Amino acid sequence: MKAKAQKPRNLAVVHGKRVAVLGAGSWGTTFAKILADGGSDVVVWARRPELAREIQEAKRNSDYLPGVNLPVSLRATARLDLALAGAEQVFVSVPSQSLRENLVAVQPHLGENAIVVSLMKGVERASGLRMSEVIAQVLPIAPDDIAVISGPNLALEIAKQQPTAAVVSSTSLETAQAVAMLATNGYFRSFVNTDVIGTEFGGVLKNLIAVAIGIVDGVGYGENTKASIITRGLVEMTDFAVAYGAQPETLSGLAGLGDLIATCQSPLSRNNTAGRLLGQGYSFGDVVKQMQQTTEGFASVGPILELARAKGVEMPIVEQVRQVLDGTLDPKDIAPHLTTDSDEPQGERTLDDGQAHGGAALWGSLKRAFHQLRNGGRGSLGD
Ligand SMILES: NC(=O)C1=CN([C@@H]2O[C@H](COP(=O)(O)OP(=O)(O)OC[C@H]3O[C@@H](n4cnc5c(N)ncnc54)[C@H](OP(=O)(O)O)[C@@H]3O)[C@@H](O)[C@H]2O)C=CC1
Ligand SMILES: O=C(CO)COP(=O)(O)O
Repeated sequence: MKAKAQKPRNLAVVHGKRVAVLGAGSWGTTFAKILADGGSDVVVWARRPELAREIQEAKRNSDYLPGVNLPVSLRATARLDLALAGAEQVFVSVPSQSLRENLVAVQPHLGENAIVVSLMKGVERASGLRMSEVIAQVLPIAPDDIAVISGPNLALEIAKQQPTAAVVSSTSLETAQAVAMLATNGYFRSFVNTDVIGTEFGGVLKNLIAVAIGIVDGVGYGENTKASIITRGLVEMTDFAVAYGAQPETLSGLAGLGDLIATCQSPLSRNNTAGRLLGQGYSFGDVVKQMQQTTEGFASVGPILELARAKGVEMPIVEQVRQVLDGTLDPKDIAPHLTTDSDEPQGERTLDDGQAHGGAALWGSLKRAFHQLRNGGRGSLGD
């Protein structure tokens, strides 16, 4: 029988909403493209005028996305006031440690009803706060007007329009849906939830596990070691996030497991790459000098371990990453210490043994996915 021709699936709707993207690095620029390809009227803010000019005039960002043609409709400026004028949604993609100072500059130009969306995957070193918490502290906006986006989103792949998905999260489902409507096009699908804590911590924590994977890769260990670290890493991520109020199923979704897989597998990941250099014997200082782009995991290790201690959560893998960064653990010793310091044999705690509360949720997600498949993939944003 002849296969039925598939209709091209293009979710892009031309709605022309005016939005701003702050930060013109690899993710800010890629996200601006996602939004423009979804039909929004996008202005990117780049702090360097020459980069703003290149994006505006040549529709290129050769520093961060070599070889990628940006949408003709995309505009760019080095003036924050112009980028923010009339913007209904403001997407922020600067390094996490610079968010606070940037928000102070944003505040006088922010529209009254604007939604602010964090695209970042770090915590503030000095305070241990998540990016949405820093936004809530600095800007005079209601928590319901803040959203975060996270998922398996390696910028360069998406800039080449390779299909992927992400989660948009806000304490207000309506806000998450409003953002997801704009952040959806023919190659990028946004799902929604209201678990801001889980969505945000998923993105932060997978970076730390990706550094660990890079380290063992650099040492020369193989797939067993990496699979052990990824699996144990997901348990650490879930324990930590749940202790801070996350829903465990968020960690088994796109913003947790999905992003963990993408980041741990890909040489495009900066955290993974930085870890690999450490595993090859470079010192932390040398690696920092070599990395030309933001490596969020490095700044998050300290605050995450402090937060873990405050809730009595064990994070042996993240602890060992810190020791390698400090130079107190030989990278080749990172693998054998996958559980605890105890000499006693430990029972394996997995996500379905009820202790991390993730099993039922994972089973629920699988059932929902199966149901969706049986129904021809029908479903709405957020199902
Ligand atoms: N790249 C990716 O695949 C993804 C990244 N993310 C997250 O996005 C966030 C941004 O990362 P990404 O775009 O990759 O980083 P990049 O290193 O690619 O770009 C950083 C951007 O921030 C700018 N910048 C640096 N310091 C400051 C500062 N003090 N004030 C204002 N702007 C500054 C840089 O400007 P300049 O060029 O002038 O230095 C550049 O535009 C991170 O939290 C990351 O975890 C999330 C998903 C995917
Ligand atoms: O968050 C990312 C992919 O989802 C990008 O990871 P890196 O910051 O390690 O490059």
